[in-house]
Amino acid sequence: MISEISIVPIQSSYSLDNRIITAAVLNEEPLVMKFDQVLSDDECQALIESASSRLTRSKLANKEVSQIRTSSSMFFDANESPFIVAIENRISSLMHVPRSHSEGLQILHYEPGQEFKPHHDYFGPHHPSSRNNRISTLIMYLNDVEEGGETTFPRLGIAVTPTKGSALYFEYFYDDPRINELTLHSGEPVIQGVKWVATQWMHRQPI
Ligand SMILES: O=C(O)CCC(=O)C(=O)O
Ligand SMILES: [Fe+2]
Repeated sequence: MISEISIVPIQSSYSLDNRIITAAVLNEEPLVMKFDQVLSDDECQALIESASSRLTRSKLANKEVSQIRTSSSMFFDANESPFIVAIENRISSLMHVPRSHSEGLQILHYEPGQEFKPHHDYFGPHHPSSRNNRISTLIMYLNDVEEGGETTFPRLGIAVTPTKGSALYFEYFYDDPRINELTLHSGEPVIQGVKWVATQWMHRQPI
């Protein structure tokens, strides 16, 4: 039974930006969805190319380097270029949250053996950032991974295989904290090939 209202209205497809994005519900509460054709092949390539020279070792949200997260990453500045703005506008429409509530788009790069261990994307109640906490995540896959690199939700029994241009969406803005806790997720170790993702996090209020 669904008892709380989701941020994104559940539909089988969304028409925006002159494209049809098809959708599948992987879990209803918390809402977890897979979207296809969010980014074109050219957009995936351009994101990878513009991020490549700016990657540094990923940190946790508390700015620490840790074995929890072994990838490298970078953030685009909001409004950095018309190309980034166009993508951010599309994502904002899809996520049903204004662009002013978003962090800069983050690019993550994983080599074989690198991973992002189980974590929540929101901050705990005592963290200063919880005053304007994150409420939803869109992970866009920028390439096909030869082997490994799935995004998994151990508490929901979900494993998503990265495919170029598709995206994984989930939200954690429920009144009942037990529902939010079910969004624990990880980026499994890449076994063969590399993995590139772009992550957009939305906050409850403007940043
Ligand atoms: O790389 C993945 O599959 C997960 C990424 C992730 O959890 C994040 O960026 O918060
Ligand atoms: Fe995450």
